[in-house]
Amino acid sequence: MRNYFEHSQEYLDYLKTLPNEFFLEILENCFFEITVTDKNGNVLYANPACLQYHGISAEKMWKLNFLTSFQGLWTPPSTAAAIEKKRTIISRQRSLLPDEEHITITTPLYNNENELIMLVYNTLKRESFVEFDLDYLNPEKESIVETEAKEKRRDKGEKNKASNNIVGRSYILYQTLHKLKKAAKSDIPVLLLGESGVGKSLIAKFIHDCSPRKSSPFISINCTSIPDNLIESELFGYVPYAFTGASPKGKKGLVEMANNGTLFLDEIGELMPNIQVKFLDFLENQRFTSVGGLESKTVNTRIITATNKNLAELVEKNKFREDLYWRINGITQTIPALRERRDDIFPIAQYYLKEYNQKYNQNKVFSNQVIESMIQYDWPGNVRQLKNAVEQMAVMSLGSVIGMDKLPEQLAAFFDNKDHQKRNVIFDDLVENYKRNIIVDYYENYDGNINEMAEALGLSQTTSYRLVNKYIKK
Ligand SMILES: Nc1ncnc2c1ncn2[C@@H]1O[C@H](COP(=O)(O)OP(=O)(O)OP(=O)(O)O)[C@@H](O)[C@H]1O
Repeated sequence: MRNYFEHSQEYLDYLKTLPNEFFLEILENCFFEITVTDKNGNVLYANPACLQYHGISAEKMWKLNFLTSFQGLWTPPSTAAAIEKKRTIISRQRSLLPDEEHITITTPLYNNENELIMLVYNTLKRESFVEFDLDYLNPEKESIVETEAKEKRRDKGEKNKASNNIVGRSYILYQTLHKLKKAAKSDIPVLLLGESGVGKSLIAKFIHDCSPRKSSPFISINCTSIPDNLIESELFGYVPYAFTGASPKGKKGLVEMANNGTLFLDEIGELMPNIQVKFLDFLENQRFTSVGGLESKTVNTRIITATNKNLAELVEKNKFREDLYWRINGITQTIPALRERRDDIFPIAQYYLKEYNQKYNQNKVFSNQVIESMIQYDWPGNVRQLKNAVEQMAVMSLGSVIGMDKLPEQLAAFFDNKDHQKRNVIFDDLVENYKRNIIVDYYENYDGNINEMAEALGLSQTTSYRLVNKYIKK
């Protein structure tokens, strides 16, 4: 290896006398993230700081490839640039999804024959640096992803915060938002599907914010939150004195309030049949008549709907109109459950911890075990449950580190149960092995004579035949 730092021979000789464990201890205890890849980008080493920094354990990081694994999520990419430039690259990297930046220092290392052997990466939080080495990227070569990230930065500070509140770093979330961003440019109705708490409402707002309608209203209504007898007047408004108790001034409906903007109907599967008819009529013509009114009004409203029900099934059971179903699902997008995009769990948890730290005027951090547990848990209530869990932990923990003893009940029960199952599995396996060994031993000792073997073991012949079939003649 080269003597980059021109150390004296004496010092180099001294370093060589130190045991491997000494260097490993330093790396493993380093506060900053240190990763090493081979010349093809395959990760050879990742220190434990990776988990705290990215929410990716060293074990997982170890299986990644820095040239391909992040698929443009962290931008600009530094590995290819360091290989090409044959020098250390200091880059300010930004994740496309969370509002997060870090500094990556990528150093290619060569052997005495000048062949690239590995790359060493240090990752630091942005604040520690004032100057950035970004000029290595030729502007013509900018990827779409990078251009979008730039657009996003430009949008910052404006009303449209685009994806700024949508936290995550999974590729699946990135793909979903990328597709919806394109859909946002049109007026085609969007139907968002997915379990409760996955972020459908947040994403509906994202679509609006990315659309040309972003400076007009985004009106959101949950179809289950309004009593059946009021939903029509809420949606389409009413004329003065339309019904007993109605205001003498009449009332504008949400459809009209969202004129030139977007109307988001959550839990669309719950819409009553008579309203479904009227809503379909509105979608077909962009016209409607207020309750008690005679004249129809025209509006220009973009519709986004969402449900956690299986709408196709509701159609089959005649609980949802088929014609309305086809009208609202111009573009259908399923938002994946949190357990299907585990890479999002840690950034979301960090995001909310920061928020609750500010709210409660504290500065707590998660312990590594809590991070691991959150990543392993299945989150049936998705992001909503995660957010609540983080608040609970932020409030209930005493010191500055949130430890396992403060895991919310459902999580603690899940892991207890898992441990219990694991213990059972181990015990059952041991018993099975023990039985197998006995049967194999006796079978061999009695030269395969099952009747004699049964007698020696005090078993019936039927049982002996069954056990021989199970353990020997599978
Ligand atoms: N990617 C995300 N980043 C940050 N917060 C999120 C994310 N996804 C969801 N949330 C938060 O989680 C909570 C639940 O999200 P949301 O209400 O959008 O879910 P939903 O799918 O519409 O749920 P439901 O079907 O029950 O209406 C909200 O507080 C939202 O801000």
